[in-house]
Amino acid sequence: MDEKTFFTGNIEAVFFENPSNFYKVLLIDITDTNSDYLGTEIVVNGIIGDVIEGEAYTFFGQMTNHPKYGEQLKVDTYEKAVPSSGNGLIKYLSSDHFPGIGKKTAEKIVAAYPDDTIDAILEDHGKLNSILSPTKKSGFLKLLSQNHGMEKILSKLSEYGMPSKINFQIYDLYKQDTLDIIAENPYQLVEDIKGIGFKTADKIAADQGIEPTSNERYRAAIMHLVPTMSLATGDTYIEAKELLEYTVDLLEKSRNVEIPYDDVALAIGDLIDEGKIQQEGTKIFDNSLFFAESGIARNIQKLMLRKSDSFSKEEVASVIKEAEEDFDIEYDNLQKKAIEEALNNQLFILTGGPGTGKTTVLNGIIQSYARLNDINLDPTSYHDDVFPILLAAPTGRAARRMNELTGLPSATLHRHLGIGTDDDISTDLTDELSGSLLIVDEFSMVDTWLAHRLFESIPPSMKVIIVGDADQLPSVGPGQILADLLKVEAIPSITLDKIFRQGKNSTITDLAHSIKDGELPADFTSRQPDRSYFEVGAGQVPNIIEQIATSWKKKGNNPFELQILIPMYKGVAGINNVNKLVQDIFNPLRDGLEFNFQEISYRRGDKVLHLVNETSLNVFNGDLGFITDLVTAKYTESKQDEIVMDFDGSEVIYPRSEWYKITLAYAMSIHKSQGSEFSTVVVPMVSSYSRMLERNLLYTGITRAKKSLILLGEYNAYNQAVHKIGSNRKTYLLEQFGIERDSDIESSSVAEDAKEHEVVENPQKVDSLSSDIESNVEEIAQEVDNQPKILTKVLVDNYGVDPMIGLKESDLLIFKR
Ligand SMILES: Nc1ncnc2c1ncn2[C@@H]1O[C@H](COP(=O)(O)OP(=O)(O)OP(=O)(O)O)[C@@H](O)[C@H]1O
Repeated sequence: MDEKTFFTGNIEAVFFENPSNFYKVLLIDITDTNSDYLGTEIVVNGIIGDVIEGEAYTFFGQMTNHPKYGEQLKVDTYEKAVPSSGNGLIKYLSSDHFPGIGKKTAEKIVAAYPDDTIDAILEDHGKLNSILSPTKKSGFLKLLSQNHGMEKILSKLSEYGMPSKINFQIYDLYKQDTLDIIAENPYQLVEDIKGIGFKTADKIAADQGIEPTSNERYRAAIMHLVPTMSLATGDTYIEAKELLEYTVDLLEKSRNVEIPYDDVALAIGDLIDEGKIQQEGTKIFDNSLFFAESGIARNIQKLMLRKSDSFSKEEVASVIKEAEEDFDIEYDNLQKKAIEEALNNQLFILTGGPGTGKTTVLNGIIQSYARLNDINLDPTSYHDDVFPILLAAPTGRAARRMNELTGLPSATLHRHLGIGTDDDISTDLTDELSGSLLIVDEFSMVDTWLAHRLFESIPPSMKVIIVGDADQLPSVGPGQILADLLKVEAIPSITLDKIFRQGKNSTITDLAHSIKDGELPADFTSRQPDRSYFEVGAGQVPNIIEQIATSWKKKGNNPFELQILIPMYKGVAGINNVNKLVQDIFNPLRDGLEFNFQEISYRRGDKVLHLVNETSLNVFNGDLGFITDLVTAKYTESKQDEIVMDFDGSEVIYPRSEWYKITLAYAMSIHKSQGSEFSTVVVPMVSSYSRMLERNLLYTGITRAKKSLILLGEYNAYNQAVHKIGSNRKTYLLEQFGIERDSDIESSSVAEDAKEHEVVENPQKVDSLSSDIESNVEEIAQEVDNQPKILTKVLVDNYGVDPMIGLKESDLLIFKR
């Protein structure tokens, strides 16, 4: 094999570095090389860890010829250049690089390791025991491995073909023990490093000669499958028999061998005995989910044992009356009862479908609570003191809406609990919350981990009110906390069922309630003042949506107020395709600049959706924003292309390495729309969305519409959705409360009597719908015109609208705390 080209020399300059994947471009002042390269400096590039400018390194790799920049070295491996002579080494070891090591000690070290000194120490540091004290030795080894070991370890890791970011994560965790740990048990990586699944570890294990029937291998497959299955199904446990079957299947497919069931069953038993996974009867749990469920039950029971306020009927009646006067409303008996229960219990759940008065009752509870407890509801008068009523929701948009509807400060649960990103949820526990009353809205979106963090953080004196609609989709993460808690009889709850939002121009609420009850109303397909229906096949969905968007734009409407909600990403009628089409209508390429990432082109003015929680930046999963600028790499400090965005006033700048956190938002998934409302919503349903067609999905989609709703697609698909109840998630929360569960898992059923409707797949028919679409959109547009708008400069530039319209004081109040 040819000897690799190497260059030794000091790093003159770092031209480029990408912090996300450690890719670097460096300029080297050459002191030695085995190549016939004639220059005195060379540019090297590749995956390179933390290097220090001005220090000497040796880079190994292949010469390449860059069309613009000429000859460069593409780096495969590199190491810190070490003086090779005894004197040079003594000088190096006693230099500032290793504080505490003097000349004499350095001499002793070099004498103990005369050959390949640095490598020899890193391989076996035993001989240092007689030279250095234990503390000095560990400090010295740490620095030595930081300076020298890392490159060697990383270059070994890179042979396994894992992304370099993961290699650095591995090194970061195990440091100088990395290669030992991997050699001993590569499956350890599955447990320790997020992003390494069983198959990757199994590849390394095969390389290390670990037998396919080894016990470590079985254990790793089990430890990988238990949490992975919960994330995929939303269940908080897996039946032992299923776990056994899935594990054997994974083990056999990954190495193409036959695996004995009994041995895997024994491995499951061992892991249970060691407390690595939990077992209850035939159910097997990931530890974090098991302890979260038991923690939720324990904390709620503790909360309910605490003595609550006990206001007399007369006192309650009098404050309710005052609230009625404040809001110029008359609460009905159930609503009054809800206010009373909320005031007299430590924990209370308020549920109900859209328009049943949840917000109206919530405002009544807040007013009454404040009056009874002598609380000033003006947040500005608290200055540095904590406002005693905490309002929270799982998404930024839902938190903002609470603020608008109550006039009080509100924030996301993540912010209240000090959770930085989603990865933090299942780890550290937070300090207690402060305040005397906590109200959490949109509780159906709260998963088991987040609920655990929440209930763990509630101080003894705090009263808690949970609000939500259990008929909506369950949380993205495992569990169905709201639905389960509603089954715990000891927790007081009231379900509001009378629809108050009614009127001749308002049929969306009625439609939502019929869908919730499992039927499409007789007038489903006929035109209503606030909703329209277009019968078309899947192939025509994009075409109709284009027509709707074009009409919308022609009328001069704000594209931010038309939200398309689709169950799936793929396919002609999927989110990805529709996003591209609508982007070209609302925001065509104007200035020639767009950034491409994973088949999406981002342009200035684009509407974008944030996909994860980033508390420190004040942006959350489900938040909508728009692109204010695109900055090319040559003008940025990160030396990567950057997208600058505005999410409700918070400026967020992401370099290319973080673009996975956003996507276009002209169309978005119904799951991502949970917790948000939009003035006009378009919800297509076609049979190609097949397995997504479920009642709670359709219900969640249409209840996002505040003013108008455009439905299009196949009647049979809507009908199928409305008749199919998604199977309940398997959870163990009720048992943790000591409640025996009925076998209440409802089976899915599609009504046999689905009415046959003609599906339009004929372009002429679609054309004939055009005038209908125009007139429908025009009427809808008038409705929307009456709404407040939050617009900023980009909208002025792109759509010619006034930025100051509709900026309300409440928008400024949000997150003030
Ligand atoms: N007792 C009542 N008398 C008259 N109107 C009422 C009453 N309760 C609620 N409403 C009205 O019904 C409408 C819906 O109420 P509200 O917004 O509180 O319901 P919601 O359950 O929060 O709805 P959504 O979940 O859709 O936001 C409002 O216009 C409200 O003023």
